[in-house]
Amino acid sequence: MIGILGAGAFGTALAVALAREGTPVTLWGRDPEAMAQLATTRLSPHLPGVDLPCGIAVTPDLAQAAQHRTLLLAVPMQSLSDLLGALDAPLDGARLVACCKGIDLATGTGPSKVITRAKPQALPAVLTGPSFAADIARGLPTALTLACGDAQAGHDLQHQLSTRSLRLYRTTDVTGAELGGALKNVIAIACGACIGAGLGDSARAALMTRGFAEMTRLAAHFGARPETLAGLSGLGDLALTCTSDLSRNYRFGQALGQGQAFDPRVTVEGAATARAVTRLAARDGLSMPISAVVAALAAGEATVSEALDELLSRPLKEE
Ligand SMILES: NC(=O)c1ccc[n+]([C@@H]2O[C@H](COP(=O)([O-])OP(=O)(O)OC[C@H]3O[C@@H](n4cnc5c(N)ncnc54)[C@H](O)[C@@H]3O)[C@@H](O)[C@H]2O)c1
Ligand SMILES: O=P(O)(O)OC[C@H](O)CO
Repeated sequence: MIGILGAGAFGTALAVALAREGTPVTLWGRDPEAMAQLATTRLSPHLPGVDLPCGIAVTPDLAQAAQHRTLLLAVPMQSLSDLLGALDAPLDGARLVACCKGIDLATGTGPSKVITRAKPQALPAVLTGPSFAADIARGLPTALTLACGDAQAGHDLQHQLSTRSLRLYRTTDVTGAELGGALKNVIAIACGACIGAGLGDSARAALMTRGFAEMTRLAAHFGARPETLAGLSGLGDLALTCTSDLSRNYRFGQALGQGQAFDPRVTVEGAATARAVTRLAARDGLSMPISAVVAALAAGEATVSEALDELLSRPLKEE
C-alpha cells in the first residue's frame, strides 16, 4: 500500500493511476471538509471528469496516511518542510518520495535534503519528469524519472510505482533529477513571458536553449551528471513546460508578458525557485541571467521590456 500526502492535482492524479491498476492508496489532504466531499462524490475539483477508483481511501488523518512504508509527498515545494514537521512519527526506514519541483527558499536545497533534515531515518527519493496531472489521471502514456541514492530502493520504487501507462526510469543522481525539475519551471516562466509579450517562437527557442545551458551549469556545480539533465527530468520537462498552455508556470509567464494579473492561489513553483536560484548563483559566483530576470519579473521588480534589455545587452560570447 502507498500513502499519498497532498490531495491537489498531482497527488490525486498519482492516486488514480496507481489505484486503477490495483495498488491500494491512502490519499491524505489537509482540509477535512474537502476530504469528506471527495470521499462522498469520488470527484476531485482538480481533475474534472475523472472518477476516483474504489482502491483509494481518502482521509484527513495524517497519522493514518503516514503509516505506509512508501509515502509520496505531493505538496508544493515551499510547503514540504511544514508537511514533514506535521508528521509526528520518525518514519524510520520509510521511503519518502518527493513529488514536488523546486528549491526550498529557507534552506536553498532541493526536496531530498529537506526530507533528510526533517526525517534523518527515512530514505528520500524524488519522482519528477514531464507530466501533467490531467494526462496521468486520464491514463495517457507518461514517462517519469524516479531518483534515489540507494540503488536497490530505487529499483523497488520504480517497480512499485510504474503502471502500464506511467513508465518510470530510475537514476541514482538525485541532485540532477531534482534540479532539472526545479529549474525548468523558471525557464518556462521566461518562455511564457516571451510568448505573452509577442516576442516570437525564435526568441522562445533561444530562451529554451540558453535556459538549458543555465540548468546544466547550476546542476554541474552541485555535482549532477550531465546526462540526467539531458533526460526526462531536465530536457524532457523543459520541452513540455515551455511549450504547453497546460503549464501553470508557462501561463504565469504569459500573464506577465501580457501585463495581466494571475490568480495567486495557483501553484507556480518557478517564482520562488527563481529567487532561490538567484541567491545560490550570487553566493557561488555563477552566471544565471535568465533565472535572474525571471526572479525580478515574478517579484514585480522589472518589466518584460527591462528584462529583455537586460538579456540582450549582455556581452557577446562563445556558445
Ligand atoms: N499538477 C501537475 O501537473 C504536476 C505534475 C508534476 C509535478 N507536479 C508538482 O507537484 C507539486 C504539487 O503540485 P500540485 O499540482 O498538486 O499543486 P496543487 O496546487 O494542485 O495542490 C497542492 C496541494 O498541497 C496542499 N498543501 C499546500 N500546502 C500544504 C501544507 N503545508 N500541508 C499540507 N498540504 C498542503 C494544498 O492544500 C493542495 O491540496 C508541485 O511541486 C508541482 O510542481 C505537479
Ligand atoms: O503546471 P506546471 O507548470 O507546474 O507543470 C506541471 C509539471 O511540472 C509538468 O511536468
